[in-house]
Amino acid sequence: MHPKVAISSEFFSSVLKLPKAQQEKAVKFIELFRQDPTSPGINYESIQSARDRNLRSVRIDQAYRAIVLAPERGDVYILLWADKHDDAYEWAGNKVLRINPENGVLQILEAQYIDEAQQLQQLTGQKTKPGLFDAIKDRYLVRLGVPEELMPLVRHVEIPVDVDDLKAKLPDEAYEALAMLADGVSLEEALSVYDVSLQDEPAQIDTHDFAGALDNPDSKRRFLLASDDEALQTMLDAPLEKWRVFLHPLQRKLVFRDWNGPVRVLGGAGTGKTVVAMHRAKWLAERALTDRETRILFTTYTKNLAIDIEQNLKHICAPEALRKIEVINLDAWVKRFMDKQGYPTNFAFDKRQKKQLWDNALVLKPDALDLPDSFFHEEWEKVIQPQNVNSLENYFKARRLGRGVQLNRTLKKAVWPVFENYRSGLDDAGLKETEDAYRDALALIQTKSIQLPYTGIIVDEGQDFGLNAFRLIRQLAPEQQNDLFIVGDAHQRIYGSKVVLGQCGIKIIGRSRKLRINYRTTEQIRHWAVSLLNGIAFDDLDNGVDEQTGYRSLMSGTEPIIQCFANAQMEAEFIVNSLKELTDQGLAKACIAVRRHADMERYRLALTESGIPFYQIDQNALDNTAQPGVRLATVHRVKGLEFDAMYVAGINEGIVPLAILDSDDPTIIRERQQRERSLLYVAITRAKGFCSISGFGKLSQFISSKPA
Ligand SMILES: Nc1ncnc2c1ncn2[C@@H]1O[C@H](COP(=O)(O)OP(=O)(O)OP(=O)(O)O)[C@@H](O)[C@H]1O
Repeated sequence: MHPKVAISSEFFSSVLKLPKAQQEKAVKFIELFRQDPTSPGINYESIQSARDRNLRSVRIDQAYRAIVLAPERGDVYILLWADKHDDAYEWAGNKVLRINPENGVLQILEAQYIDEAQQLQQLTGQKTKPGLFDAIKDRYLVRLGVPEELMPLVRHVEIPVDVDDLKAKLPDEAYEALAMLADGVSLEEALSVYDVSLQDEPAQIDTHDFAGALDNPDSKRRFLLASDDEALQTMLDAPLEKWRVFLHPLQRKLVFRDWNGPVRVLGGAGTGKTVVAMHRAKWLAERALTDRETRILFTTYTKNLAIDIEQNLKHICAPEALRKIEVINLDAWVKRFMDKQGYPTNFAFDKRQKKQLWDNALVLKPDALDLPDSFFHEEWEKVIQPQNVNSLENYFKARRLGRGVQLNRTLKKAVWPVFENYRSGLDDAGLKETEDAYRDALALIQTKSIQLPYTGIIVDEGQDFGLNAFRLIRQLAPEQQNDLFIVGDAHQRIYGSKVVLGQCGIKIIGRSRKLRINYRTTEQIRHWAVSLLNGIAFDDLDNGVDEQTGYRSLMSGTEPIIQCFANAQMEAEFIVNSLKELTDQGLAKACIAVRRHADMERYRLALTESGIPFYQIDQNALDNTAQPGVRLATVHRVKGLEFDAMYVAGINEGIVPLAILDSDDPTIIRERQQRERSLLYVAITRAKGFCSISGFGKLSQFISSKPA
């Protein structure tokens, strides 16, 4: 039998840190190694200092070594690390590989923390205060990934914040689970990540069977079988893009399985929702290869995210699978569909044109009622459009839950002409609002019984779609296995209004999951951003509440910098000076995000004057990574993107929230305020490592009133 060869995720990262010449040698070595790890050309040397007797070193060249797990038992070889001779030996000296006896996952432990745990073990008798996890049996903690040898570290934790000290000491899965538990997530829910329940019998795991451990799906978050040509090539092409191959167990469980109907995936910013959605599209497409006609539709709210996703799919899908996936934002899909069906559709996107139509209609406002113009806009958006009210009769019947102004039949009759006139204005101009277009497309599909080629629909940014959009989406694929896969996060809702999937015919009961590990942002930035939303109840897209508990980032860094400058010039100076410290490469991975288009000019001028190149990311275009310079964009435009450094700038009172967003209706005011907070949350959570939030004169109340 051919030996089993695997490569750890860290091995790829370590190769990337080698000089160019050694990187090339390492890649050649991988090829040789995967073909035959027992080849006479590969010399295994034992490592005197190694705690784990299964670790060996092999030559990459004269000066560089790879560290390999080559256990006595079983024909298994795992590439773990590449480095200069001494550094590689030092790495190996501090590592121990263990198969978790409860979940069978292969884990890499640091020997120094095993020592620390042993010392703590001796002090256990002197412990006086109760431990945070006392109520949970060892067996369950081990099941959640805590290695037995490190258990004393966990038993000594007394308060939730101390869990963070374990981040560097425990395997990621153990830390993730403990962080969830410390945040109040139940043991059942934490165990469910691994499809285990409290009632399950203890597992029968052979802790010496490395080949078996590599086959465990949960080991795949850090080990790749070298026989998987496609995945290996993907990693060799872009070793830093771990998401292309190494999925979190929860991500895997969402992607690689049949679902008996629509699935909803929630998760805060940066938790890998789009990654999951892309892998899901790939999985569905690969299964549909034999049927020439069928397609997978991957739809998003914004055009630029659709372009981004299309680019990314190219990196994980073979051309035949790629051809099966249509990536398109829903507006564009509807336009294309309606045009093709002989009903050309022009959207009323031009703000000036729309204002003109409203001005014409508002002339019919009943004087006696003294209702502000905003009432009519809001009534249209909240009542008329979502409920498809197209006549006075329908308006009489329409539900107006949560609307500030009460209207009886007489009053409804008095205000109706405004809506009727606005509607005919749109019709005369040959324009549709998106809600109209969704509704028209749905009606056409239903009346003509049009069969679309989709066997699966993937929806990203689900929080921004409204009722009509979801009703249409429901209709695009027949109700069957794997039909709908919706990812979203109400905390990031910056366009649409709250929607209830169940009311759109999308039943997700029993098929709802949550991603909690933030892969993008440091814990400091994530925590700060989340606290902007504290105390606000966000929905789960289906009439429930989405709690913000149990989220964590595995990365640490500096706290966001919050500053209020005396004037605009001083703020711009700070940003410019900070950017001057970046290399050309660093600049292209930094972004200045502002609330309004008009605010950009200030920073554009400052950058031009100081000779810093910049690149404005426009509404419907891709961020062209080939372009040099710091990125300049609105907070709306950065949705779905990410940058090493974010400068969220000009966040002044009157700008966030925008003063002109005022309304007379307290419900609308609350909703708009919430949306503005979400905008800030979205902008800040684009930052991977550095985030500056600044303003001048007076900072936005969202920031100045935030508890420290
Ligand atoms: N399994 C993984 N391994 C490594 N990186 C990952 C993994 N999953 C996601 N990421 C990375 O995390 C970052 C965020 O992922 P993604 O954009 O999918 O999150 P998201 O939940 O859609 O974010 P948002 O809602 O904020 O737009 C990306 O840089 C992505 O490459």
